[in-house]
Amino acid sequence: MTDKKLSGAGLRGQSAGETALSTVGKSGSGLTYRGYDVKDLAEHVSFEEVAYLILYGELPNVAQLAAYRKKLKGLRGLPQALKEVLERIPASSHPMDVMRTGCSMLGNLEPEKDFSEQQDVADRLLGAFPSIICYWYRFSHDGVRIETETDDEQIGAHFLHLLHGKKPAPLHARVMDVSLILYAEHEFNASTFTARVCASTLSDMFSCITGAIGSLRGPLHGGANEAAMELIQNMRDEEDARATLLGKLERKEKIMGFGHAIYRESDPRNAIIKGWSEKLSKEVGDERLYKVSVACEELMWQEKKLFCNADFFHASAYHYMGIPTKLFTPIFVCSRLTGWAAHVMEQRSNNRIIRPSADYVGVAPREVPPIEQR
Ligand SMILES: CC(=O)SCCNC(=O)CCNC(=O)[C@H](O)C(C)(C)COP(=O)(O)OP(=O)(O)OC[C@H]1O[C@@H](n2cnc3c(N)ncnc32)[C@H](O)[C@@H]1OP(=O)(O)O
Ligand SMILES: O=C([O-])CC(=O)C(=O)O
Repeated sequence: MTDKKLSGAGLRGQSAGETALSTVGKSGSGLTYRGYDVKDLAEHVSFEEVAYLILYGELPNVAQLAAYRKKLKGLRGLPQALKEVLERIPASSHPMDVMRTGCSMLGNLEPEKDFSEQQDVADRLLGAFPSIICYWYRFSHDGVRIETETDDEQIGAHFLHLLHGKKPAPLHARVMDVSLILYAEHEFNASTFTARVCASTLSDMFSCITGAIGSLRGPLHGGANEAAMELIQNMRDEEDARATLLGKLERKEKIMGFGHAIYRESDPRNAIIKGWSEKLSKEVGDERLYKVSVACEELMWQEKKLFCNADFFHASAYHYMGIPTKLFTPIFVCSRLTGWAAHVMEQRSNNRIIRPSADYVGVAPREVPPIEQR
């Protein structure tokens, strides 16, 4: 058995730079974007307002919001060459790989020529990401070439419209909007840090975002919402949920959607999405997934003092809206793009290449032996 070094491992607890974008886990308020509590934002504003806040520094006024929505709506179309690439990606691909390729391909077709274009590139990606994932999904799974430009004002509703081929119910549009707000920004998490490391070499925005997508894909980070769905989908009832989790804990398996690198007692995003999941369960008239999720939450706290992170109740909420499980993490991408891009801009504004040191634990210096003596 190896002794796993926890103290200092994963850079935990060490400051790796400064940010004015968000605070995570500070006492008093669990999560703020540019000083605003995420709970207030999720209750009172739309995702486009949050995106504007994160990318441009302040909440927009009425005229600025109208102009911003108009701009984003005008950026939903995809170039023909990108559609052709998406059509060649098999249905069996993981949608996060599609996002990564789609982002990278767009960077070939519409490169960021210099940093003065950075805000426009971020807005272009905000407009294009739902189109990229839904164009591929609908082509590869349903054999249709969808029109990616809808007249929906909001990105969440637009995503559901593209996916299901019809305008979403108001409740679903609202939940998607809240979900995008909750996922928008989270300080120096793994994917954002990836984007900042890439930005620190003075690379282009598309490379930074493509790298971040790769980091978000893993089940220890954004991929946990899909893994949580796989966990709960076969749980018959609360008793089955408890028995399943006890077995997993006994076998020392990780339970996806629980725990956090920074929060110690709760993730403030959980209560919000949990509330919406409950509303959706009642609307759909099928409370099983919601109830087994609550049973998991209670058992994990009782047994391990582990709480649900943002991903756990997103699983049931997305499922209730008819979203296929493999599209869960790409939705996270459509939102977190705002945080990633703002961090890239912040890194660029006060840059030094990110290049930490390592403690060497390998063999002592030695002579290169001739090949016949090896
Ligand atoms: C939006 C997001 O990205 S939120 C995070 C999404 N990820 C997940 O839900 C995956 C499941 N959770 C985890 O793997 C972890 O809690 C992480 C990756 C989120 C944080 O990791 P760390 O900072 O190393 O966690 P922390 O120091 O609090 O916990 C250490 C120990 O607690 C236990 N632990 C933490 N989370 C869990 C869990 N979900 N299930 C079971 N045990 C856990 C483990 O014993 C872990 O030790 P190990 O790394 O040797 O297995
Ligand atoms: O902060 C983290 O480590 C992970 C997380 O919750 C997020 O990125 O939203």
